[in-house]
Amino acid sequence: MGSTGSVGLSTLDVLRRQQSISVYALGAGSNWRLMLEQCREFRPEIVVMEDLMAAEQLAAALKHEKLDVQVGTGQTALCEIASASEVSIVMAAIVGAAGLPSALAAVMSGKTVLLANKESLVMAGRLFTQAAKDSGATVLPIDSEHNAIFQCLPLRGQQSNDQIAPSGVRKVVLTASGGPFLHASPDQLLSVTPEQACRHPNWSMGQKISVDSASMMNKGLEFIEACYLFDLNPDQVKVLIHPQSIVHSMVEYIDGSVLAQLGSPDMRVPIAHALAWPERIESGASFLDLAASPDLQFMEPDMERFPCLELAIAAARAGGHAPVVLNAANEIAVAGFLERKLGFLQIPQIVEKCLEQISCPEPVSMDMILEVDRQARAMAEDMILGFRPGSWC
Ligand SMILES: NC(=O)C1=CN([C@@H]2O[C@H](COP(=O)(O)OP(=O)(O)OC[C@H]3O[C@@H](n4cnc5c(N)ncnc54)[C@H](OP(=O)(O)O)[C@@H]3O)[C@@H](O)[C@H]2O)C=CC1
Ligand SMILES: CC(=O)[C@@H](O)[C@H](O)COP(=O)(O)O
Ligand SMILES: [Mn+2]
Repeated sequence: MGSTGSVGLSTLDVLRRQQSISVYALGAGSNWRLMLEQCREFRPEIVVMEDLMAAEQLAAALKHEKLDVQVGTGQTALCEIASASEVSIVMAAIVGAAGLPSALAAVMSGKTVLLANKESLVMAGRLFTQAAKDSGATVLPIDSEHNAIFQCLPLRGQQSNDQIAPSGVRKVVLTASGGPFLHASPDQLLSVTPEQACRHPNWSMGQKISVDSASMMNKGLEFIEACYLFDLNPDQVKVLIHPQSIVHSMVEYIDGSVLAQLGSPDMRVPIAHALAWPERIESGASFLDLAASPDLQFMEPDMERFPCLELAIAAARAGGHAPVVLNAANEIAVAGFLERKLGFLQIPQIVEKCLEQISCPEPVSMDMILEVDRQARAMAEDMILGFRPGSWC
């Protein structure tokens, strides 16, 4: 799921080296030309383009090339391939809330789910992890920090998040690069462009997550993701700036031991880890040469310059639907920033106003999640419409 994106391409590259795993289905949004190339190489039985026109163009091109691949379209078709009986492993790498239905479908049908789409957990963490328990699905984290934490847990903690506290885990430490604006002044942040925001110092990623890294909302989403994935309370999760992105995260135990996972910043490492778990396979990533690496630095995050991180931690503590509001408002604000409808510093302003104005009651149900998501998007869209072009710089 999300085969035409950054994580999708890394996944297919790992699979190129793994003849024992065959691709049954591929799903994506609208990039039908890249999907056509993937069909030529990986020969899936079914592909789904969420976008109808893209599906039609792909179907015509496949027919022209006499490639026997079934083509579907829409969210329902994405959910069908994610839960198909022929499938045992699903990579959930669609970006944003759009990835929730198919990731949840895979979990509910008991698959091994390689979860890159952090927004699923931010929006529906409790329902998602409960669905995995009910169906017997195995959820393996692909997000590099969570995959690192997973690798630092004992096997019983990896097999069940009920076993993490009894394993003596005191806290987890999420490392954060600080993004391209780690050292930028508030004045500089006022006028940064989408191009600058998308230029991550260490990772090559899709646009949305790149902007999230630049605002440190990515670390905020990851904070919430960690609470749900590893069944931790917010006091057990710490964020530490580590500009080199070599230590991908750490686990601190009650005896004072700290276990860390290190590696080159290359998503093929966590992907290969999860594809083979509990075995190991080659990923194609380069090996770490610590003697030739830059010095490893660690420092506390600056919440004043990066208010998105503070807003996300507050949403994690508030619980209820607060993470749903945070995520929805952020998705709309980031899209607006990428389209140059607002400035970088207006992203946290929009998120904060939506959090203030939308009530976030318990208990959390899927219907309520979707309703709150809709309300927050509508409110964020309205705020953007009220901005004067260029008024932010
Ligand atoms: N990139 C990375 O290194 C990391 C990413 N992640 C997470 O993984 C997810 C994917 O990120 P990334 O690969 O960077 O994103 P990209 O933007 O590179 O790719 C997004 C993928 O999702 C597809 N997509 C977008 N909208 C829809 C939709 N409505 N329906 C179906 N498919 C859709 C796109 O299809 P198309 O292009 O064909 O429209 C594309 O295949 C995100 O949740 C991100 O937070 C987590 C850790 C690291
Ligand atoms: C590769 C990955 O998992 C990203 O989430 C990456 O970690 C972004 O880095 P920062 O958010 O720390 O800049
Ligand atoms: Mn990450």
